[in-house]
Amino acid sequence: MEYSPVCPSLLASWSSPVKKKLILISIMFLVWVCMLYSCVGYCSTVPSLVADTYRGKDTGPGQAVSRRTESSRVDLVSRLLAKPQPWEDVESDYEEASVRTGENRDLLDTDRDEWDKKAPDPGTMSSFSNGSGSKKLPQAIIIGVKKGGTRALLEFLRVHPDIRAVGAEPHFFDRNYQNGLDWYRDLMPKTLEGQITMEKTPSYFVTREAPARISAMSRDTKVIVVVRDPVTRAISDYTQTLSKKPDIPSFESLTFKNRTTGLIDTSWSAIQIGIYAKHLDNWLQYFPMDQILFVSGERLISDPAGELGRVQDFLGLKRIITDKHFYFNQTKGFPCLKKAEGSSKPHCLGKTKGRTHPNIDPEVVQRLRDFYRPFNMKFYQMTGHNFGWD
Ligand SMILES: Nc1ncnc2c1ncn2[C@@H]1O[C@H](COP(=O)(O)OS(=O)(=O)O)[C@@H](OP(=O)(O)O)[C@H]1O
Repeated sequence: MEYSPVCPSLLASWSSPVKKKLILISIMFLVWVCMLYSCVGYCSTVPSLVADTYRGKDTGPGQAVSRRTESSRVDLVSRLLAKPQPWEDVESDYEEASVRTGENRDLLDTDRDEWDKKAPDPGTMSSFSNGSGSKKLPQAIIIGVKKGGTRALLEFLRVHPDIRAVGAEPHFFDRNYQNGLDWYRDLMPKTLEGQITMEKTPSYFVTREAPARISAMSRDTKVIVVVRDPVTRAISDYTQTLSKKPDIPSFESLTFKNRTTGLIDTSWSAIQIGIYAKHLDNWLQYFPMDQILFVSGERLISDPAGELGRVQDFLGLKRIITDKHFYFNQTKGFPCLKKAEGSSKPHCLGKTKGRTHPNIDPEVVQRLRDFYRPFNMKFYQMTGHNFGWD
């Protein structure tokens, strides 16, 4: 390259404007960096401010507001950080501990859902495995009933920013109790103060040892039972088994010990689970009525927001889950969420929820109605609520 003698002078002549330009560019760059920085900060605070304003409307003391504010902020952060979780479509396939012994005829129902086939893995069980906070033992548990609508209730509740729940069923108080409370705690998602940890295992309701064990963990535990007409519940239970084992005997033949005498086989778990009054009696030895909430499985379908309102009240939470969160999916034939937890897309429960039931001989259905009637009456009396099954 040739050096021209004019170059140094040229350089000298535009060196000061270049310097100025450089300084100007540096300043602009700095300003841009500052703007970007503050924008990120602003953006991260905007949603929580919105949440604060919304929640601030009728949350009580300032402390509660700030705790909720903190939890909603963490919620937003964890939602951003968390890997979206698949919509859980798991169901309970188990032999109920309390009906396992003796003349148990529930050997047909031996298969397990996907979650249950593998040992619970804390990393995959929690609704959010990342984020701050700490793992706590559940303060509220959905204890039953199998096929009552427990999955729908838990998935709907998970929409609430102050609820964190395990996706799979831990089966701690029936099958895994020997693993100890630390094992159980480790399955839980992290929560901040003010957030409620939850799990659902529908077999607890019929497990004789479960109330004593849950009470030993904490006497303050709130328990929720989703109940459904015991006759349709039994048919639903049978339908589930049938879907896995198409060769099982008919519902009609399993229902009776002796079809001619019409004696109902109460050792069949599909029948026994529906004797709600008997199972509730066991829970009342350890928990006062005001610590047990009964959710109607039927109303959970016809008016999900109404039932969710009751549950939120029971848990001492603001009614955040409302009508606006649901839509009725004509194809599914059930209410679905407009947006599931950690997702912006509408979500219905999967194909194992809301199966078509086989046609059952109406006479057998009537016989079962007659069988359950006195137990249902007792249950209405105990709960102070007529569920309208008769
Ligand atoms: N929104 C919505 N979508 C789909 N299904 C719904 C819903 N709400 C309640 N249900 C009823 O839930 C029944 C299954 O109950 P569980 O979730 O408790 O079953 S399980 O015990 O966990 O296997 C399931 O029973 P079946 O209809 O017999 O399949 C449903 O009737």
